[in-house]
Amino acid sequence: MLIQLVSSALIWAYKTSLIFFVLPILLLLVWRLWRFTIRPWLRPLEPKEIPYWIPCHTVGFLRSSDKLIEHGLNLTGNNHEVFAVQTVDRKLYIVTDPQDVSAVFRDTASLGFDGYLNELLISFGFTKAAIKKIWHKPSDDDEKMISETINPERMNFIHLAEDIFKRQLLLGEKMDRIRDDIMGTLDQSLHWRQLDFCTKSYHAKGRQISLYSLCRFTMVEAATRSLFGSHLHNIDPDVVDHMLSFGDHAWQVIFRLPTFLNLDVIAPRKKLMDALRVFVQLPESQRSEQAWAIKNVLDASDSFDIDFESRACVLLLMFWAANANEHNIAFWVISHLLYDENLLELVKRETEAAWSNDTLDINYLSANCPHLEAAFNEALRCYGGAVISRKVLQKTVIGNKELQPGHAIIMPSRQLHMNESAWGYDARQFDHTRFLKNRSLDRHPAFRPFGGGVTYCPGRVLAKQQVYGLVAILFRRFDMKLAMGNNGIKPQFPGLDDTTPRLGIADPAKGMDVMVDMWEK
Ligand code: HEM
Repeated sequence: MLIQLVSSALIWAYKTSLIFFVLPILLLLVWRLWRFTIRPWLRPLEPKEIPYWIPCHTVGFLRSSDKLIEHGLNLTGNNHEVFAVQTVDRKLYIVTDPQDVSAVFRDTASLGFDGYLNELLISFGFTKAAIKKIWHKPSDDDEKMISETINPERMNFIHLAEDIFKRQLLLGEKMDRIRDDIMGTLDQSLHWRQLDFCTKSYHAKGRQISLYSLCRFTMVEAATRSLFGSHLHNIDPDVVDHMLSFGDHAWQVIFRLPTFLNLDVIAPRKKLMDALRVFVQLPESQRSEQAWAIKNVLDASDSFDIDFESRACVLLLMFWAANANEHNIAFWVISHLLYDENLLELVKRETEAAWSNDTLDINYLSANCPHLEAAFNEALRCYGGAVISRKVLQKTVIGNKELQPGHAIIMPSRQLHMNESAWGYDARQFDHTRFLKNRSLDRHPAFRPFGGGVTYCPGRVLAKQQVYGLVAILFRRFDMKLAMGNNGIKPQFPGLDDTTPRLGIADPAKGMDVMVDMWEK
């Protein structure tokens, strides 16, 4: 009896394990063999997919997009053909070949940006009602929306807002005004007695400062005042800190992480939105210091009847775009100057020549500092981590791969900038002389720190001037030297942070900074 019971239990267990364990594993193996070996062989035009067991790479992408993309490059023999990554709801086609990237920027018929922009706006908090209104193409009946002063070209609201921001940043009077405001604020912030916020210790007549803190605060403070004058500071005196904290965690908004995860971005976003909500409702007479672009976007919002919540969202996007990258690129450029004394001396000589009677000639500075320019470009190459996106609207071929509609394209500038066939065996090393030896390298298709095509960064000239201005003022007013470690040895150069997805210029690795000994001249 007992033997019978035991043997039928064993038979039951055997059958159950067959059904619940062995069979599913077999099916999974067959599926994987089909999906990642047989199918790619039968369909050579389809971009190869990075294999997976659980059907999505979302977590891997968020944890380290660099590692996942490097894995894809290895899988395709590092030939830089387009390959694919599966996320929860779509495929991402990863494009890393310089010629393919240029082809993506050119193909505006099959590859669009609006779909991505729409998702971004929803993530930023646009209301449903406003989402409908912003894509509405005005007709003859929409008199208010097509007024000669605001929208003679009859664009929809969102394209109009983009166009306004671009016009603000075109070379000319409007750009000069915003640039001069930035320089004015930098000039005021960078005084000896005002540097306590980044000071770590004081020593004989000098102090030791955190370069990272110095760049973060001064750059964001300057850009904030150039867009909003003193208005946002009057509404919330800590607005710069909120923007810095928002920028640190903005990837959580971009990648649409669910809010129940108690995200770090929630508090700074709320504080910024609270301030911007007050700002957009101020009568125009109380917004007299705002930049031309801010005034015009708010005027356009009136014409399109956009609600206040969504107006605050547009301004948050503009505010963030103007602040997302400058402090980090300034940090990397100045760090390299401090670590390379010869380069520092050359740059000091160049920037000194742009001063006359204590006034900085920013146009001279931008055009006559080859070593600073080379260091700036090389820093953009080494630390640029923008991930530029497009949506496939209709079937198209990029390289020799066929891309299907509905999926997304990702062009990671990090892999483009580290491409050894374009940059040589030492692609991973910082060497500013490559831009000195070849002056046209900044137009190379493998150099895309500011993106390209329809979304080519309109703030690139301003960004360069802002960084050069900071460097020129700092080295004019202060003697600055890299602080040595306790043992008198040069500290290790900071690495890149790879713990969060990168959206633009990389942060230094957590806990790494550059300490600087500083004296007033
Ligand atoms: C070193 C500094 C900067 C870097 C590396 C940078 C990088 C970029 C990149 C890669 C894009 C393309 C994004 C895409 O296609 O998805 C972009 C777009 C943009 N950038 Fe910048 N940017 C910088 C500074 C600025 C500044 C100072 C401003 C404004 C004051 C600005 C405003 C914009 C705007 C408005 C766009 C969107 C353009 C559009 O959608 O048509 N950027 N930037």
